[in-house]
Amino acid sequence: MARLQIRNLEKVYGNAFKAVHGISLDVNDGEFMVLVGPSGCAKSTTLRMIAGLETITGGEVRIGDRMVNNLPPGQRGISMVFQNYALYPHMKVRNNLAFGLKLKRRPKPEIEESTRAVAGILEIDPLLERLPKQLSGGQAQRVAVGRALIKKPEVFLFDEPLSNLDAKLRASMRVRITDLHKRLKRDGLSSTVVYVTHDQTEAMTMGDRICVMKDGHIMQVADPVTLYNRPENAFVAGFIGSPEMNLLEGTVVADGGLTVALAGQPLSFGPALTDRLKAKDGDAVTVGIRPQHLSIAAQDDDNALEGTVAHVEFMGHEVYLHVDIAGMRLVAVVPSDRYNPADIHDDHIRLTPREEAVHIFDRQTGRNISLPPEA
Ligand SMILES: Nc1ncnc2c1ncn2[C@@H]1O[C@H](COP(=O)(O)OP(=O)(O)OP(=O)(O)O)[C@@H](O)[C@H]1O
Repeated sequence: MARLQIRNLEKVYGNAFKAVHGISLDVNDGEFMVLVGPSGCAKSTTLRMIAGLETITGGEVRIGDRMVNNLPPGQRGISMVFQNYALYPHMKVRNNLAFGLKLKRRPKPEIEESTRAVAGILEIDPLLERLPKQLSGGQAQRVAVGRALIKKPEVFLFDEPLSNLDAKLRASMRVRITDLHKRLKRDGLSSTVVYVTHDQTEAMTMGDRICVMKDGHIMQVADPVTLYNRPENAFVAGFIGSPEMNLLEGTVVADGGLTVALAGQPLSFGPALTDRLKAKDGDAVTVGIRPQHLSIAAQDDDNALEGTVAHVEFMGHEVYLHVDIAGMRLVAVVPSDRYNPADIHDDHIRLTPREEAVHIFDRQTGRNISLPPEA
């Protein structure tokens, strides 16, 4: 078990391209930390610098109480699970699992016992005599995890380990890996994890905490509930949550209360928003409303956004309404049992946001200027 500390970490590729801009991050002993962000945000580069597979241009990586910048991967106390599993194709599963311990010249009985234990934990005992090409994607993934686990690393590194699996298998592997993490932690075994993914669902469902990255910078580090409810900027707000948060351009009109002009339509807010908003008359803002926080307005509610329904997606227990409002497209998620197509006349719809859940961002900096003080 070990804590991982990253201090002012930088990566410059070639002579000029700065991929990682001096990031700092602490991963606590036993914590499951997810690095998430869109393609190219440098999450793999960061992970590979931790692993020792990429040179560090500046800053420090510490594992436990050791600075590991100049140590080769094999001496850092890490194990890595790769996207393509990287199993040795000519070796049976048993030997793939045991390989790391054989390299370390561990005694044969210890290798056999560890192989049996790891195969048991991952339920791959019946596969031990097979070659990798005789495994399904999910089975191969479990062998890859087993191969990392058997080395009893101080820190596990995962690089998009589920991206080659279909959606159903991905969902079950998410649960398997988080269960395994909890079990190892409960048994006092190594369980500090850094897990890279571009998939916000994976991040939200697996991470104790999540580090959201963009263009080689950290945008926010927080637990899933905080990230969802208190995004510090428009990027995090738009990246976390499904369907994506609606981000609409508006202008503040301070008229005693607060009105935000959205594409020419005034939407008024009361104290549930104004009490926490730091903005003044004329400020250019981005209004963030999650699709789940929009509902079809009551007939007598005149504080609503009016638009036309461009597209309806029936998802089972929910309906996604894609609505055009004066050139802006937004999505509203309505529970199926509260959706009646007869309420929509000539594709015309009126939507009202849940005020307590609306976020306002400074349009220039993207900063959330509507966060209430922390409790
Ligand atoms: N060997 C390299 N030489 C030059 N530039 C590189 C190299 N490897 C990565 N980059 C650049 O560094 C940036 C970060 O890449 P990286 O692969 O870390 O991103 P990522 O967030 O992991 O993306 P993805 O999800 O697509 O794997 C990108 O702009 C990429 O083009």
